[in-house]
Amino acid sequence: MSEQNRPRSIHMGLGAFHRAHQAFYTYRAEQATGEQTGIHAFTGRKPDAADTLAAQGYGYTLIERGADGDQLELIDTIRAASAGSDLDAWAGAWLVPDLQFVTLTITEAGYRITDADLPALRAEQPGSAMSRLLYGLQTRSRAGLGPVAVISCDNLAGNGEVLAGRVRGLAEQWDPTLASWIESSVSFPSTMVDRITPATTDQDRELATRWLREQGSAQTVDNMPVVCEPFTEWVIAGDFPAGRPAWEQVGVTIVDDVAPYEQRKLWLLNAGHSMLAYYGLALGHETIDQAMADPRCTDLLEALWSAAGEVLPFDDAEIGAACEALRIRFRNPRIRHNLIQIAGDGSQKLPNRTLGIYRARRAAGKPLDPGTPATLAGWLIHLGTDRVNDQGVAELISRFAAAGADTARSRIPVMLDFFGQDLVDDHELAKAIDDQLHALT
Ligand SMILES: NC(=O)c1ccc[n+]([C@@H]2O[C@H](COP(=O)([O-])OP(=O)(O)OC[C@H]3O[C@@H](n4cnc5c(N)ncnc54)[C@H](O)[C@@H]3O)[C@@H](O)[C@H]2O)c1
Ligand SMILES: O=P(O)(O)OC[C@@H](O)[C@@H](O)[C@H](O)[C@H](O)CO
Repeated sequence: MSEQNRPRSIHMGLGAFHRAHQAFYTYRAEQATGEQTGIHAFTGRKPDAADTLAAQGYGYTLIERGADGDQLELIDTIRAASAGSDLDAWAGAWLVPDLQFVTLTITEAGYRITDADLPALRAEQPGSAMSRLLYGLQTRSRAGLGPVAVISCDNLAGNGEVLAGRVRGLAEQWDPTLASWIESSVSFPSTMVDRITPATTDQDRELATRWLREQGSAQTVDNMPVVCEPFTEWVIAGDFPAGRPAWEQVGVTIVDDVAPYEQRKLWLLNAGHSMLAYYGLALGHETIDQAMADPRCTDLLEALWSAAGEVLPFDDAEIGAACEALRIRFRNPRIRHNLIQIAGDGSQKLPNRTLGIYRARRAAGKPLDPGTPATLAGWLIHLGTDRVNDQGVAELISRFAAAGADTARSRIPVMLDFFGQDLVDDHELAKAIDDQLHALT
């Protein structure tokens, strides 16, 4: 690749969502303005996605799956892909002089900092997402290159502030010179990101490959298409000291404060998803649309939404419109969104979602909402299965063992203590979880 065509953005976490969302918007902006941005995408943990995408020349098909049919489109804005562990490629991407921004979709768990991070940075062998990010920033700072924006696109409350806090904290411990460069040269915009993007299946790969061949495309195989719903939203607040694509021309909303949008999405969509995932799995369902056909799930979902609506900073009409859109989105029978995918990393997600609603209601003196005990009961049942995929749950599991708590019901007080003293003190909540477990098991 010539010096001129080197991607002016980096992405960490080459999963499905990045390809359906940020890469899609950047592609649209390139089409709208003719200005080339390009993305150098890095995998988070395994090299596979980079190898697969490189083998097919980086293009991939976006399959927009509506209730009535599919719209397919070849997206070509990713121009390089590398394994996250490839530190030479990583450093090289940060040395592009006109680099504008770095996006992240590394899941909630990717933001954790452990005792291993500082020694790894001192040895210049970063392994975690946060330490790699610091290493990249250090590379750019030492080269005397210009400022950059680093944008979290994960479903975290206050994702920009959380990311800034982690990066600044680690930089101060590692290298104060880097910390002051970050202070002057790096911005951390906050975002609300929304587009339901389930995991890709073999049928999707076959569909995309068939479609490419029918189109007479130069690319004849697609092992990395991505499926998503037609609905998409991106709300951003913050500075871009090195510029950015003209995203506002292609549907992105730029605001001063993203917090209300983010809270609305986390509490209506994501808390709803978590409830449907844990409660739905406990009832034997496998996908969101199956759970949406079960009144035991939808009654709880409606109760959760009205409880959240009472503590969200939007009027009834706006809450009503968001919930109506979600009813339609969740019922899309052609999006097979597996509950088990959504059930991952509950230890990291529940505090901002379900417990965010719960705490806001308690602080406002409002009664316990039925969604909280239902979600927590479903989660306890899930933790007793062999389907748990949670990068932050080890501590809770060892607390269960230390307490000799080996049934879902005996684990209630240990779980409440894990999430905070305010939950331990709430006897009504413990009883409601126990009642739910009684009903579910
Ligand atoms: N899929 C969606 O519908 C959707 C919608 C909105 C936001 N998101 C956000 O995007 C994230 C990723 O979703 P996806 O659909 O791409 O999932 P995915 O499973 O396709 O990809 C997950 C990505 O995160 C990386 N990752 C996981 N744990 C990591 C860690 N500890 N350190 C570094 N990287 C790590 C993986 O390597 C992979 O690249 C979600 O967790 C969420 O925060 C997803
Ligand atoms: O990956 P998570 O846990 O952040 O959330 C799982 C789903 O709720 C989520 O991926 C939604 O599909 C998404 O947030 C829609 O925009």
